[in-house]
Amino acid sequence: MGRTLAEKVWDDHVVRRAEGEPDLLYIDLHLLHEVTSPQAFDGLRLNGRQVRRTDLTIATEDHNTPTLDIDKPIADPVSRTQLETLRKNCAEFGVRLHPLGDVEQGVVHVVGPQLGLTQPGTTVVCGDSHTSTHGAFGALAFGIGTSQVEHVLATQTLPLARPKTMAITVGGELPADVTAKDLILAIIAKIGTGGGQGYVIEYRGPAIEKLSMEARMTVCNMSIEAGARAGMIAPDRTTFDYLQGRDHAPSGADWDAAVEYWQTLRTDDDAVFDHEVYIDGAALAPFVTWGTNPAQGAPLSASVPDPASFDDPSERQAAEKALEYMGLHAGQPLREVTVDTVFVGSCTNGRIEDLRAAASIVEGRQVADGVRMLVVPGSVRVALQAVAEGLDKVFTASGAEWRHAGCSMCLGMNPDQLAPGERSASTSNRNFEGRQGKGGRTHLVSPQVAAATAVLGHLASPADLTDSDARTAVEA
Ligand SMILES: CC(C)[C@H](C(=O)O)[C@@H](O)C(=O)O
Ligand code: SF4
Repeated sequence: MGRTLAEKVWDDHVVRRAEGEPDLLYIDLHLLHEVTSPQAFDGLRLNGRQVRRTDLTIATEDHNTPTLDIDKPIADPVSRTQLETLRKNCAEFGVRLHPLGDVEQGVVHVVGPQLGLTQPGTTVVCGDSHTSTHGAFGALAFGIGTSQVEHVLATQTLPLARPKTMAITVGGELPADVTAKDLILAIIAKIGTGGGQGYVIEYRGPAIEKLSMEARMTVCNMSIEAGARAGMIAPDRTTFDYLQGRDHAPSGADWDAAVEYWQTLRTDDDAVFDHEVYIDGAALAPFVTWGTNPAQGAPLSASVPDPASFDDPSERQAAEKALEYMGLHAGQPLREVTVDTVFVGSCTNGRIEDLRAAASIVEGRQVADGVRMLVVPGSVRVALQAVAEGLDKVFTASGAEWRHAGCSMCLGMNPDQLAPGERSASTSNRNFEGRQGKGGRTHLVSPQVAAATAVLGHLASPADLTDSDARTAVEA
């Protein structure tokens, strides 16, 4: 019987298999950041162990880093300790680190791919749930816990139970105003936050094949929000073109050999998935969340749902609780929800294409009065590219704030936070209670919707902008 993409990559990495035990997998790339690595290094020290493959291990600082005044000492003592600890650990164990201020610094899931470290057919792990991002390259990429981080540091292997496989086929063509973010939000709304539990999801079909690498990363990034172990997309010409010439991509004869292998990384025609889902891409529209988990979303043109409309009692209860926290009421048109803050960034939507998309919408327009818009590139490289294209100027001319690279307002581990009761339209991936700051209210959106929302002050798509929005900006 044929095998799925996930099964092929899995089988290629099994170091040891025994009846009734998890498979022991070889790990090709181990990414580290300041939040989940300290105890792992402590564990090594305690047991007198070394990092087995420093050449396959790389660290960056992202969660606790400020996005302003990065040359000043870190004010918050917790963040400062986190960063100092990572620096000390990397120096002691010989791990390559890209600290704040370094040109390769940035959100771990932006840095790996842009360096060409994330490659098709590899196993990638990181003590971070959004490691699923790397699956966009046809890699098997898992978020792991701190004790597993220690295991990988010490052995470069990891015992893992073989996951089930799910295919999500996206047919048709996405309408022009529908982005990868809308697609993944719609998928999660359909299958639920537990819909992917125990599975590696393979996204496939014509609408997926057409996506750029950036867009594929956006989709795979949020696999974890559907509860999946990982998300994957079969590598193709788009993948190879993105990788060719990057720092760590193979070159010369190695490149040709790599591409030849990568081309075999496709699900066989006769392979059987444990579960299959079909989505009609052509029927999708811009999508936003109204609740406090990523599955609580709806098309922007819809209204806040009535909790009573949910058949499932736990979903009904969750909706009631979410509306209370979000300060929304059933029947309220989503377009009428006003925001205080707009955040463009994160490992979901902080890449160059995302910034280009947002810039093209605010260009010649002004961020609405009373709204603050933060634009935070996912990495320093993304920032440099954006500056080279003049995007930073476009943002600042529109009244947005152009910040230094990092996780920023994706989660409240650094100074970029919502105040209690404040509401944001955010291109990040989680809208949990307090995620962007205690009492903060988050609507997950695409960069395009974020930018249009910043201009109009309420949830909106670029189609809602008129020429007069642009004229106001010129007069102002
Ligand atoms: C801090 C880290 C462990 C966490 C994760 O695992 O995803 C963070 O990146 C997040 O997005 O919530
Ligand atoms: S940008 Fe957000 S989701 Fe991504 S790693 Fe940072 S905190 Fe996690």
